Amino acid sequence: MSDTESLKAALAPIAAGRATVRIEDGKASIVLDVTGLDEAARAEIEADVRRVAEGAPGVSEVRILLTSERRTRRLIAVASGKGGVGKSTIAANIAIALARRGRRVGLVDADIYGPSQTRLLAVDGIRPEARGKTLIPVQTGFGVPLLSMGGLVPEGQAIAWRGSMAGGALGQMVDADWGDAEVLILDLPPGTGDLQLTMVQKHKPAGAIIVSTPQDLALIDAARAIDLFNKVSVPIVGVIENMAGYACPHCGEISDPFGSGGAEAAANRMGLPFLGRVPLEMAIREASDAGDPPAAGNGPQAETFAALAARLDEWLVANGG
Ligand SMILES: Nc1ncnc2c1ncn2[C@@H]1O[C@H](COP(=O)(O)OP(=O)(O)OP(=O)(O)O)[C@@H](O)[C@H]1O
Repeated sequence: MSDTESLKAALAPIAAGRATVRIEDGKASIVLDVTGLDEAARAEIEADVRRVAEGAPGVSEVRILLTSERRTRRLIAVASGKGGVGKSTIAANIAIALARRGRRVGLVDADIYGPSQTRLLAVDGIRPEARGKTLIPVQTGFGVPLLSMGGLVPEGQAIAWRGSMAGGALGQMVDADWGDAEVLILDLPPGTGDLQLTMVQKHKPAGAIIVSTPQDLALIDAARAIDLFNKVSVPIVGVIENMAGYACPHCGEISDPFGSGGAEAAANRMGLPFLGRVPLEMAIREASDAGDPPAAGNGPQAETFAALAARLDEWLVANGG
């Protein structure tokens, strides 16, 4: 076996399919494909390869070149025309349900007015670490790493974070070390003001999901949110109707204190896809408050979010894979 062949064989257990090896005059040149690995994993595989190569027969010098295919990571914005319609709840649960389908998903909480994702995903109080200027998302127990304004801004000061500061923080979160995440779900601040417009213009999501309750007022606001995305040519993935019908915790019967179907009718009128509805359910609020997202469980709520994630997945496939 040549020196090159024996080095290849020695590297196989740690870098199979990733390393291209050449040895000339005792110099080993190794090209290492680190596509899909985060920075820590890249450093680890490089160190392992170097250690093995330096101990290989016929090798006096080792050069390693890291390469990686550029990944296109898509942002999906979750927006609402006004606050309190359940946008953050939907964003968290759809991210988890999408990850359960095998997609690699990250979650960015850009809601400076009420960052709630750290509570929803049970990582309250855990601040993200940084490597130089690069933030490292916080791992959650639900397969979805998270970066939140809530983790960056001391509690109570969020409201002072307006305009450019919030814009800068969002840029840092979007450009963080997301490893192999292919989709980032972006929980936008509620409303349709300059802040939202600037965020959307700057980061140009691949698509937007609009969350609305069935009430008329919320629907008018939802139409404004749709306008905002139209203005910057961001396609609407679809509309989700939240708090549609009240599911009785005792008998499961669904009644419609605020009406139901309004968002679907409005989506149809505007020629937009309707992704589905989530009932107003005590179990959703209780589980969310407890940091136990319903999409991660096995109950009927998990099925509701799985169906929404399936629609989003179809859209992702139809729009680039
Ligand atoms: N389908 C639902 N059934 C029951 N409670 C819900 C449902 N959706 C959301 N909630 C509850 O409503 C409240 C508001 O939800 P959430 O924080 O997700 O709204 P939001 O639109 O993101 O609000 P904000 O404007 O503060 O960002 C929370 O207490 C949440 O648990």
